[in-house]
Amino acid sequence: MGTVGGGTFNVLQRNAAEIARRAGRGIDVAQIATRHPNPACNIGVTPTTDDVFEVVNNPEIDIVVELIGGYTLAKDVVMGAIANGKHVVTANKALIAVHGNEIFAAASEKGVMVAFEASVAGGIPIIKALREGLAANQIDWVAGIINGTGNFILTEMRDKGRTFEDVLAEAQALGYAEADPTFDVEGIDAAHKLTILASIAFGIPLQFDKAYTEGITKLTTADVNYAEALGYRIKHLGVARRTGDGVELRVHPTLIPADRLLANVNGVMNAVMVNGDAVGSTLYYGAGAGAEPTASAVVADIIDVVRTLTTDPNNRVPHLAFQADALSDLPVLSVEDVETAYYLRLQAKDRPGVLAKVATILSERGINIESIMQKEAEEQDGLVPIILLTHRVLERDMNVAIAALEALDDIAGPLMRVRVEQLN
Ligand SMILES: NC(=O)c1ccc[n+]([C@@H]2O[C@H](COP(=O)([O-])OP(=O)(O)OC[C@H]3O[C@@H](n4cnc5c(N)ncnc54)[C@H](O)[C@@H]3O)[C@@H](O)[C@H]2O)c1
Ligand SMILES: N[C@@H](CCO)C(=O)O
Ligand code: NA
Repeated sequence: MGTVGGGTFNVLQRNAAEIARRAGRGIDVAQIATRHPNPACNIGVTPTTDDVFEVVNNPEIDIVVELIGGYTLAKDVVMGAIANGKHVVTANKALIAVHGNEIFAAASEKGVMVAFEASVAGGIPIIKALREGLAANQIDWVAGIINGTGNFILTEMRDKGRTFEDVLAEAQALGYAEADPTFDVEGIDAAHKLTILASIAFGIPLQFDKAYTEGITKLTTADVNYAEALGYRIKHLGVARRTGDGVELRVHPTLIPADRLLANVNGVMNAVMVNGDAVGSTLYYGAGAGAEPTASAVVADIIDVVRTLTTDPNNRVPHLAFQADALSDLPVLSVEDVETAYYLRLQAKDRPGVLAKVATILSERGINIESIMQKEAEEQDGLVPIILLTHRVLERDMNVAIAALEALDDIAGPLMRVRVEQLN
């Protein structure tokens, strides 16, 4: 009965009649495991317990809805429910991304469903779109803003000049952030979600440990403003792309041309772009976090499960869209094998000839410069910010160039790099 649990209870009550007309029967909340009452809910006479395993073992319950979070207790609840032959609905992307292969195998063995629409992009029905609506396609890439807290922080920094810490505190108060908000700002939550999207898009096992994960904590207001001056916005993006060699799986801040739809997704809103060979580019947009937007996805999953209660388990939509025995071993690529354009920000000492040295280091490594911006020396430290946009280059080659640039006497401190995506 936390943020999402409370929202789920309220939506089930408020829309009970419509839900019953859709599901073909009424859906009752038989029992709630809760440690604290949720002031936003009037649970009336619904039985409660402080022992989650009472719910897991309650013979009257068909569907266990796990909205606790985390990998430990939540895993015991989900595996226990499956072992008892109950269907599971969860919003827990951490659990699915890390233990999903094991959970789905157990569920298939028992002939039960595990539904997890709320785990990715909150209320946006992206899993349904990928798994069912786009089932005809070879998916080429998926790119999305899939952490509401991070997008809220970047938007408020850009629009109102607010500080990172100030906006994060507000996101926590609004119930958007994870129990441990470093999951949001260090990109772990987005990597969990991207792992799930990639498996469904490409038919590969869940491989969270292979995802490249970078958060938004190193970005400065200056970077946000320089990107703006260059005609770009900085967004925290998850990208999963099929190449000739395998699958790119990466989460990082990204410069996107300011006129792209994804560049204009603001606040707690999420958006996922999916490119399929038949359909072309499609875009899914909506609230990525919050009590009722997330509950919308949880309740839709409950309805889906209710509708399939009577169907042959072998004819249900597979958990990862592809049949479990037909997953592919397409490798997840190292981030060093990824090719993108780059935004680089260097702090140069105010001496003549620095720009020429920088350009030489890049050109010696075959890295072409798209544009250069040199600012006035900063008052406090006398350092001159140099901002570069490069053409596309392999990450492994860019790493070598960056090491050479950082070794220059004329360059102070580490260099800032942000990958650039055109998203055409
Ligand atoms: N908040 C969102 O916008 C959002 C969106 C999508 C997915 N999610 C996911 O949904 C899940 C829940 O997130 P939340 O934001 O509602 O968190 P929350 O902290 O508001 O709620 C979790 C609840 O679990 C309860 N709980 C913990 N241990 C328990 C136990 N032993 N018995 C009974 N209750 C127990 C806590 O008291 C709390 O009320 C997480 O997996 C989260 O990642 C959240
Ligand atoms: N903490 C997550 C919740 C939704 O999954 C976010 O901010 O996107
Ligand atoms: Na969703």
